[in-house]
Amino acid sequence: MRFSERLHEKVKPIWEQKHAHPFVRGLGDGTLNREAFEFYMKQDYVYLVDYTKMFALGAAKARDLDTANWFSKLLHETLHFEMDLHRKYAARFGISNEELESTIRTPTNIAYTHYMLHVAYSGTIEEIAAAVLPCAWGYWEIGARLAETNPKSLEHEFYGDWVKTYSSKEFGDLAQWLIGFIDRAGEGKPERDLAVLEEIFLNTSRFEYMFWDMAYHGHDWPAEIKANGNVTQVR
Ligand SMILES: Cc1ncc(CN)c(N)n1
Repeated sequence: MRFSERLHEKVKPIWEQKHAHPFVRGLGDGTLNREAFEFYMKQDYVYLVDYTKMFALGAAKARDLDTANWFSKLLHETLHFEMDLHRKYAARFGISNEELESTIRTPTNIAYTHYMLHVAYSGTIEEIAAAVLPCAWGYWEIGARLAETNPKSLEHEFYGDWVKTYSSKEFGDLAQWLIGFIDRAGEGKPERDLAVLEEIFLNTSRFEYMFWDMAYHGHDWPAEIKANGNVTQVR
């Protein structure tokens, strides 16, 4: 069994719950509340700002030039292809790029990105790949499944662009490269190293579910403390 198959088996119950989540279903059948989508899109934009750093750190920690090249490609495509989708949706909502970038991260968003970045700063290139794989592969699986089970979702006047982006060949090719990378990384590794990668993959899979759930329910800081002390992003 390839290592990616083992990982996929491990998280299948969590990933199936993502497919069944009302946010994801609503994206597919067009019933998703626009306010929930706007909240998600803003949070996701600042999530992606941190996510791009995973690839920058991956490129820095790569052990060969081909891997560095792929991680820099992942960085570039996230900044330009994926985040363009968010900028276009923001424009439709009348939100400027500056406003989008200054979105205050929710507790779930901070927990997720800080966990990933901790793995990236302290870990190996294989650990970075294990952390980002549920993001890249999971979104591709969602996009592809929506497009396959409900082809009309691709044509939806509002959510169609989202489904098109995440079911696209461009997005799928990047996810597939990461799957191949983790397969090669798993070859010949002792069980204790594989278990570490598996735990990271499991944790970010759980965070992926929580992100959908946060967006659907609008989970944020309590209003009475969010209103005070806003500062420009301090990193
Ligand atoms: C929370 C989250 N996870 C993954 C992806 C896909 N890059 C995303 N846009 N947002």
